[in-house]
Amino acid sequence: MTALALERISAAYGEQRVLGPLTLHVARGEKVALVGHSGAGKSTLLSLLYDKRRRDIALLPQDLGLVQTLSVFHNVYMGRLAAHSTLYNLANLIRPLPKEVHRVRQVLETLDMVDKLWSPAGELSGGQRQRTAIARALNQPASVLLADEPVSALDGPRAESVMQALTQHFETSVIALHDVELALRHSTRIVGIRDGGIALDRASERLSTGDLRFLYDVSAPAA
Ligand SMILES: Nc1ncnc2c1ncn2[C@@H]1O[C@H](COP(=O)(O)OP(=O)(O)OP(=O)(O)O)[C@@H](O)[C@H]1O
Repeated sequence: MTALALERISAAYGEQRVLGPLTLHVARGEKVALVGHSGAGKSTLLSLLYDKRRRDIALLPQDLGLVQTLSVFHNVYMGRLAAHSTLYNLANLIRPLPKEVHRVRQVLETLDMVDKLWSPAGELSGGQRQRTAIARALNQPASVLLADEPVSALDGPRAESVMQALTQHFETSVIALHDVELALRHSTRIVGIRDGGIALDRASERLSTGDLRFLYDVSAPAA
């Protein structure tokens, strides 16, 4: 069954077309890694996927979208805003309910962030801010994850464990990654973007890092 679908979609900024027309279908259960050089159009493709179907999606954007003046608790809680009434959300903003604090604390435990529960997001390191946004996504009641470079600020072992947690937690995922080895290890399918289109679309188990090199060498002919 298809979880995400784009049919002959294009994207432009002003007069300049940066993507498409391209077609992409993602089946339920697939773990897709989007790869390609900087500026190839990975973030734009994620935006197109998000705009097409906003429900049941956890979005983890490259700029994280945290509210700097609010605590880690409040930022992570925001992942579930849509699941509650405005009154319930307001009450939690003013005086967090123990049940919600417990839930957020549990998510933060897996990311080794419990000690920052009440710290304002603006006072965190880059890696801690990224883990807060990851926790917010994990706290969201969604089966699909769209993520843009979700582990770029994390060290090697933590990047591995977070990638594992994200791909296990969400039934379906499309994750843009610069690190091709990480992409190959944590995906079932690689979609490579080049020259505004899909230049490669293959099962990860049938690829090695060498097969992806042409995506980054803009002087080389497309495969
Ligand atoms: N707001 C914008 N206005 C104008 N051009 C933009 C805008 N956002 C992106 N672009 C252009 O669109 C193209 C694709 O950008 P996009 O951010 O999707 O690439 P990317 O593959 O995600 O890059 P990166 O890996 O560096 O994040 C680039 O040429 C970029 O300059």
